[in-house]
Amino acid sequence: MSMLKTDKLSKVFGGLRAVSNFTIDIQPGELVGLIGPNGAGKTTAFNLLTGVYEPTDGTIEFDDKSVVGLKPYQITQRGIARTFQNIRLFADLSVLDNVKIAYHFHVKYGLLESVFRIGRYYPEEAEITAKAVEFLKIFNLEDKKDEIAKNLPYGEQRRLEIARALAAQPKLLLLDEPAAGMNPQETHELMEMIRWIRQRFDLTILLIEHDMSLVMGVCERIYVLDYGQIIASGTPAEIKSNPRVIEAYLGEEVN
Ligand SMILES: Nc1ncnc2c1ncn2[C@@H]1O[C@H](COP(=O)(O)OP(=O)(O)OP(=O)(O)O)[C@@H](O)[C@H]1O
Repeated sequence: MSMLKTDKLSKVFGGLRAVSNFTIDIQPGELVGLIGPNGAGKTTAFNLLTGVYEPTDGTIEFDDKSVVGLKPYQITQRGIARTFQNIRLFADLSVLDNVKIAYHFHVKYGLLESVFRIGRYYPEEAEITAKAVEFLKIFNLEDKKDEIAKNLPYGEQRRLEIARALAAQPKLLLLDEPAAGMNPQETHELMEMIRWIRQRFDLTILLIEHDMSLVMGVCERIYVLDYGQIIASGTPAEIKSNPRVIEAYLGEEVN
């Protein structure tokens, strides 16, 4: 059974086919990369998978059920969480609150209980705080829990975004350029972290990344997009030696 399956997915903006016949099939537990030159349609593909855009054509099945037409929050509830190329944190909230917010889908107390802070509010709130701190520990952010998110260095904001996505308890995690703006050391640590969270949380991961050392080092399988179309798919070794990929990246380094 596939975790995520698309068939001939397309998105047209005006006259531009940003994504065209995008067909992928990802099995549970896989760690898959989506690469391609600037403007190839990678983020648009993520936006289709997460309900930000409705496809012009094609199907998306997650866990064997269609998610086309669902709102982004409904897709998160089904089990797909993501991070964004341009970090989207609640900039003025604390690091801890940024992670706690992600739990709101799973919280069982009612509105009245939370307004009046009665009944199940306190036990659940304490549990959520404890869980959120656990996520912060994984990402080495525990000491920063009371800092305001926008004051964190860039690399830490990226890690916080992943922590928040994980707190939504997804089955499938979509990472949009997780290493953007990170130095080589941070990128290396991120790679280890991605491997570790996949095991620990039983995740399936699809990631967009320009950093080839990260993609080739961490992904088991890679899809390559160019002008909205998948031009190649395979193992890192197959992708590196694929003539169409080398041509698409002409002038850029694939190693
Ligand atoms: N909302 C939109 N309206 C019109 N055109 C769009 C929209 N979003 C994306 N595009 C266009 O679709 C194409 C694919 O863009 P997209 O951002 O998906 O590429 P990308 O592969 O993620 O690029 P990058 O690596 O630079 O982030 C581009 O030509 C872009 O200008």
